[in-house]
Amino acid sequence: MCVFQAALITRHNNVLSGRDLLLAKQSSAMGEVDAAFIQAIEHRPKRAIIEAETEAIPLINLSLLNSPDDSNPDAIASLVTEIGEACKNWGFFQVINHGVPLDCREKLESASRKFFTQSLEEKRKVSRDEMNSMGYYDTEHTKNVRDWKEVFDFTLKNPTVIPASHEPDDKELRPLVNQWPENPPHFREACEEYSQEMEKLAFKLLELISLSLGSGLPSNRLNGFFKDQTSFMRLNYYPRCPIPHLALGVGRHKDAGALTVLAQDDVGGLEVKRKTDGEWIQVKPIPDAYIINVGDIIQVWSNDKYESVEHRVTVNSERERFSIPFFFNPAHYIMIEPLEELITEENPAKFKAYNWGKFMSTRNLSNFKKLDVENLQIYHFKASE
Ligand SMILES: O=C(O)CCC(=O)C(=O)O
Ligand SMILES: [Fe+2]
Repeated sequence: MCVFQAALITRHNNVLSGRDLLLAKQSSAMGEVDAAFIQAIEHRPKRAIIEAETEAIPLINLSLLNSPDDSNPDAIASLVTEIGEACKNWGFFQVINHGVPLDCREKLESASRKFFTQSLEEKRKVSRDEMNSMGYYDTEHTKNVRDWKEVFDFTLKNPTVIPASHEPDDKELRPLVNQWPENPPHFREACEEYSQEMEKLAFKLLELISLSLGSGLPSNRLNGFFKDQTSFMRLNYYPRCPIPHLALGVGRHKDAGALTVLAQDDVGGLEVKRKTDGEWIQVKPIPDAYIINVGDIIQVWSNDKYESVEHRVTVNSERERFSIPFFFNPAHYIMIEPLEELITEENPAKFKAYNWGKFMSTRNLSNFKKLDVENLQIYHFKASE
């Protein structure tokens, strides 16, 4: 049995006590709330530590990259060190002066709001399905619990080719095709313009991260993996929630791809698990900043020097929230494994190679609907297992 099949093992259902169910029903303004939204007790949101009360995730100024002085080696070296420290200690940081035009972001934020305020019937005209995972979706599950959110996904490259199935021996490929709604007008244009900007920023960050890994890696060491990239963007809409103490906008998870570039609005709700003590820290919204996090793939490439950190999203009963992540992912045929330049006798490879396309397909299977399966994770490929 290979790892992809082994990951599909039965796990316990999320069992709800009668009291939990009663609570869920009582606190719902609309009557019944689907029990699929209720988190197990240990995963329910408690009051997180607000960044203002503690050390914040690093805030990094990228103005150097957009100035004529970007060849100053000392300045570049200190930026690279700052990024490396952030990746190592937090797995998360925010960037300002990133070069993404604010009007481009605002255009998409406004289009996203207009799209999600439409009727369900209108939104479902571009619903995603089992064959094509791009489009609108309102029943995503994270670790088998339903998320309190609606999403709209589209790929950067249209079409994007991925494996037809998660079966290891099935070599067939299939295209993901973007579906564009008729309304609001200029929605597609706003999405495409913004995604071009995300790609530019993601490559800049990738190059800084490559330099930060040391061992003489050149800045473009990782670029080739993204030639036929499977990157995609997601518009997230978290409606007001009558049971914010029982549900989550997105349950705790790690991002499976290489790098995530996230725009959040001013509501707040993203929480990051602090590496030093496992506390949930709320990431403070900063106007026009982007939140960057290292995904599983960079963890593997870096041979555990950097870690893909768990995060989740809380919801609230007063304000709806919008966010826009860009998931920067390599081509489906790339085998993910620790970079050979980082491997020595003292630091042997901590992971076995795995195929990105098959990893993604196995994951999508369990995100698409509630299954009695455990999610495939990179630790399944740990060299010692
Ligand atoms: O909405 C957010 O702030 C984060 C969403 C997220 O973590 C994700 O979609 O992977
Ligand atoms: Fe995430």
